[in-house]
Amino acid sequence: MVNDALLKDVEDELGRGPWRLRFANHVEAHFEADTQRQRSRNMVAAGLISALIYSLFLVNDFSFRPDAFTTAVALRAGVMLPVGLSILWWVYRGVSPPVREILMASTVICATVISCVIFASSTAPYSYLDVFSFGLILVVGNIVYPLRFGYALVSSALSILIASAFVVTYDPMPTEAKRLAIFTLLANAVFTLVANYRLERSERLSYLHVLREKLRTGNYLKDNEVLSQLSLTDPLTNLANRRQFDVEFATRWREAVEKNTWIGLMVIDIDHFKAYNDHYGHPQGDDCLRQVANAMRLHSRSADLVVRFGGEEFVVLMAEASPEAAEPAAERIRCCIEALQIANAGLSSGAVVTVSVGVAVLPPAMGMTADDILSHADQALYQAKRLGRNRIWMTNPADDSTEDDATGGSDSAYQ
Ligand SMILES: Nc1nc2c(ncn2[C@@H]2O[C@H](COP(=O)(O)OP(=O)(O)OP(=O)(O)O)[C@@H](O)[C@H]2O)c(=O)[nH]1
Repeated sequence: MVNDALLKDVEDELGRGPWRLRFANHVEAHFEADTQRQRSRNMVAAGLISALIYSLFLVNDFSFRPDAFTTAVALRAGVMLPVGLSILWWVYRGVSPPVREILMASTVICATVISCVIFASSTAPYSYLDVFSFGLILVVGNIVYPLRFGYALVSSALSILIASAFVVTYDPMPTEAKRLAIFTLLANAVFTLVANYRLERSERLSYLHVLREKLRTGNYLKDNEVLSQLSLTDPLTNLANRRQFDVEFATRWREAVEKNTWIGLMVIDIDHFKAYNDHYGHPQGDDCLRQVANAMRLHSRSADLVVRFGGEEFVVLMAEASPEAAEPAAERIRCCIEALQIANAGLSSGAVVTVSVGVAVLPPAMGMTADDILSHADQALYQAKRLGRNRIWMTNPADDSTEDDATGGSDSAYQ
């Protein structure tokens, strides 16, 4: 449901005008949440490289304006570096998206101010040439970081204003050079802002496409899961159906062979259900099946698989079931159905719905096939029916002296 709403929002965003950057709030929040961590890391890496190069400009300062070298060292290494590194550390630790952009944009403005102060504090003949390198600061902010477009626009505009103010008031610089420097800076800002806009637009578009595919795939997988769950469930009782039994039985049989543990199977059949159906009608018969199924589910171990095998026949597949454990489990099921006290007036007045249970347990390692245990449980059920119903009959195929184990099937003990 949530994903469906998001998918619709994403498709709406993809249908909007190609010039738009910011998404609607819901999608924008997802975009930031999904990209924030990586974006902060990328910006910090770009910031570290830029800080290194900015500091290396000291070589330049030393070579052509030694009169301002001390100021340059103090400002580049004593101010810009610690301020810049502190901001990068802050961003790396994690801040909200607007704070991240403001902090990173402030490094652009700070670098511009410091570069301006250094060049203006020198009277060396070529100091003003440095102004032509200021465009690199905009390249860092708009392309190397790159800032989000709005922040790039503001930081570029402020940087140009600051640099222009220094250039215009710097007397040693010829007017022609001043004009050219400001024009170069403006052109640089325009080019890098166009590139910045394109970068952000394509990042956002790619994000939308990837998110849409993820959401579609997620829905597809969810639908498949629901379908496969439906194909394994009996719709009337919500118990496992025969198909699920076949899959689960094969797995548990293999596990039992590997671990050399016992496996147990109960086949449970409602007694005189035809009489019930004929008397009360099919819909009430369905209701009775649901009550019986529910009681069996409640009185089975969570590790056991309760299955509606078909009609009024059920199966309980017991993992690691020794004869000692299977007998009381089967008796518990028989008792709980009788305890429901569902009248079966179709049989006789005062009669209630009961079940007969055939139980087979064996260690799979003894060389039988998986189908053998099923047919042994069926034979045990037949025996329970033959002996009067509402009872359990237990067979232990491992005991080859007798086909059926009379201990488990004695009428008096298990009726
Ligand atoms: N209401 C309902 N009845 C079902 C369903 N599936 C099977 N039955 C009925 O279950 C009854 C099974 O009857 P029989 O196989 O003769 O067995 P029985 O009457 O229970 O007798 P015993 O098993 O020998 O005790 C039939 O009347 C079927 O119509 C079902 O999904 N819903």
